[in-house]
Amino acid sequence: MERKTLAIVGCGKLASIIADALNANLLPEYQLIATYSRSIEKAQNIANKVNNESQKDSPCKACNSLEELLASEANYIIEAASPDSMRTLALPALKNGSSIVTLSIGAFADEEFYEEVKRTALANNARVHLVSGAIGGFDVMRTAALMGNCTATFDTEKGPNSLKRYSVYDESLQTEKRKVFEGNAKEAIALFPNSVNVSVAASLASVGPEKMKVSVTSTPGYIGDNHRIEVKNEQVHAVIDVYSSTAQIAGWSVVNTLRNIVSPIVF
Ligand SMILES: NC(=O)C1=CN([C@@H]2O[C@H](COP(=O)(O)OP(=O)(O)OC[C@H]3O[C@@H](n4cnc5c(N)ncnc54)[C@H](O)[C@@H]3O)[C@@H](O)[C@H]2O)C=CC1
Ligand SMILES: O=C([O-])CC(=O)C(=O)O
Repeated sequence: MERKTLAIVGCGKLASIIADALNANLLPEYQLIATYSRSIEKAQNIANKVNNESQKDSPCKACNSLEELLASEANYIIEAASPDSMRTLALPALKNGSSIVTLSIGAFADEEFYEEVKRTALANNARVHLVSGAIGGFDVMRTAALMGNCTATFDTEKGPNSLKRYSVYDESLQTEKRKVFEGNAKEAIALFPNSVNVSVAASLASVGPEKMKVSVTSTPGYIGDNHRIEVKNEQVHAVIDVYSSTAQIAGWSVVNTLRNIVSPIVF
């Protein structure tokens, strides 16, 4: 069997789940050929994971630059880095004919960029797969939106420590429950660039980034994330409520998407 080739950009916690899945033979139709991250050590770590186990005979290369990774012309590039990195790699990857499986869907809050990505993918016979990540239910969101007159809200609850790197943080959040953000999905991803990709993903599946009403609530001592999405039209009221104690579900959703891509039965 000719295996499909994979490359990973962003070699952190979620990339590691994908390498483990390759080693566990959950992705037998794929071979990892290239990795790239801000530091070569991290790219090497992920390459070593598979080179020491499932890919002893077909080693993966740790790349020193994004250009080197793109030159590998992998069938699928998995983006597990950041919305900024997705912005940098999407168009050149698609022009090379590589499809993309992305976690940093927040990059698509920029409508112009989203449209350019769509055009480029079509022109190069490539596709962009938005993974369900830490949420799910894209099917019901898209269906309810198709029916017309749809509204949607996205409410997230997090612990204060996960907000420490953002401007909304202050020490009082350690003892006081507070709504730290209310706005639309475009504003949310601008404020929390690595933490609310899911709100942009849900908005693209329903009402769009400007119409998706988003709130972020900080709760003292809260472990993990709870994302509650409500989509309504005249006939439908759908609630998708996903709690996860870690972000690992997002890495597993990439594995699930890759399995779907090659499956005779597609969910
Ligand atoms: N859609 C979803 O449900 C979720 C999406 N995410 C996205 O996935 C990304 C990765 O998550 P984790 O693995 O937990 O983060 P992580 O911080 O463990 O790993 C990210 C790695 O990518 C590298 N990186 C960042 N920007 C880069 C760039 N421009 N070029 C090359 N390498 C770069 C970092 O140095 C780091 O090694 C997050 O930043 C976020 O954007 C994360 C969780 C859920
Ligand atoms: O892990 C989560 O709950 C969501 C997240 O970081 C993101 O959407 O970027």
